[in-house]
Amino acid sequence: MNDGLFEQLDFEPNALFEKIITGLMERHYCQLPDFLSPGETDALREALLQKYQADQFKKAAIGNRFSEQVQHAVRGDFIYWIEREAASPAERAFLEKVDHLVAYLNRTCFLGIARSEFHYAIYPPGSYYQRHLDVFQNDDRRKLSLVCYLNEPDWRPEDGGNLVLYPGSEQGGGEVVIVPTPGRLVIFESQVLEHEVKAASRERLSLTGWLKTH
Ligand SMILES: O=C(O)CCC(=O)C(=O)O
Ligand SMILES: [Fe+2]
Repeated sequence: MNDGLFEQLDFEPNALFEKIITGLMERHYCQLPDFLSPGETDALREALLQKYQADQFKKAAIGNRFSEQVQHAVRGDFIYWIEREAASPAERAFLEKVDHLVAYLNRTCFLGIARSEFHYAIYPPGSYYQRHLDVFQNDDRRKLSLVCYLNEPDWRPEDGGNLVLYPGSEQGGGEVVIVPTPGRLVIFESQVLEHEVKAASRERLSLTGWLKTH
């Protein structure tokens, strides 16, 4: 038996991942309200706050992580890049969950994802990120954007901080408004879907990353 055939026979369908793929194919995005369990969300929130309180976050910039420009009028968040080698148990578990998704996407959709990068983000009250695409000039490696919200369990729609997606006209246009409730995952095509983070009345916490081709 050749290896390719063996892989096909070995293949276990995964309902959650299939839902993500269907969403991406039909609308360029998908959201799952309970991607992280309350326990996973709490552990990641604690890790985020520990780094924040230890002053390890920095003002987010425009551009990629090696060519940055801080522009307060465009985005007001603070970020901390997660290093795989230094990841805590909660962070490792999260990265492994994403690795499974990536392996599944590569096997079913031939996306050719080879790398990922993740940062925590804190948006202080009143800060926002203007409408944008997650791509940089001369750098098209980002294929999928992935956001998990780590907000406190009592987050309410009135607190604001919505993510607004702007599907193109071939997807019916309009706006898709997503409330950043804890544990929710949003995944979308980085080069296709414009989006915006609205201001919140309280600290807005997230873990954001990109799946890249190289
Ligand atoms: O936090 C979100 O909802 C989206 C963040 C975002 O658009 C970004 O970091 O590029
Ligand atoms: Fe973005």
